[in-house]
Amino acid sequence: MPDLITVAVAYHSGYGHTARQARAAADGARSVSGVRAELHDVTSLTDGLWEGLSGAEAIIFGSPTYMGSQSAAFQAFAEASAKIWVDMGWRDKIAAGFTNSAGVNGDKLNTLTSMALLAAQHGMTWVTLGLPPGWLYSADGRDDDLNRLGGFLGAMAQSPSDAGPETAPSLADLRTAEHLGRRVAQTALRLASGRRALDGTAA
Ligand SMILES: Cc1cc2nc3c(=O)[nH]c(=O)nc-3n(C[C@H](O)[C@H](O)[C@H](O)COP(=O)(O)O)c2cc1C
Repeated sequence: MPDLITVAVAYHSGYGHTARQARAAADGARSVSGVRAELHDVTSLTDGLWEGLSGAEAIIFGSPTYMGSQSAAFQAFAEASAKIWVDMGWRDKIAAGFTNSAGVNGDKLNTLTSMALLAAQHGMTWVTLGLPPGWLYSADGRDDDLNRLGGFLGAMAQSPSDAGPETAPSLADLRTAEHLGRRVAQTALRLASGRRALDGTAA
């Protein structure tokens, strides 16, 4: 039995809503046999954070959308990752992203785009959501559809500004984040298996 591979979820959440999305993404990743998931709050830029991310096959980035982009805490993490970038330490890792905000649109796409660029600068391989758009995309769509917010680049979630994290984001948005975590884990597992095969170390 080959070693477990790790999917790390590197996220910030100011008030707990995006943290729920992060936990859903981690649950999705660890639902795949052969994969373990780690949650890393990027607010504290500790050695443990960098070591955890260094050991991961895949990193899923997560941030609320604040003022139309990733939060300042997440951006501080992104800038601090320049010390990894210098040696291309994350090159060829799998990457993906999720975001949550109060508006149905809320300019979430800009946050996901920033995360995809962060991954590109690190030479990582970006995994998309891989789901058709739900809900208002078709006349018989439902608000509990997977990918109800219709994103492609990553997982989107919406939390009303006056709802606490115990009630938001919706179950549909959490299941969408779970789907992303599972998809990233499956992709990372295929990559790790292929590498072992090429190295002649396949079990
Ligand atoms: C400083 C700030 C800026 C925000 N900017 C946006 C925004 O641009 N678009 C949006 O839809 N919601 C915006 N919101 C709402 C948050 O995205 C929303 O409350 C989200 O659920 C917070 O997630 P968190 O609990 O993980 O921090 C903003 C909230 C704050 C505090």
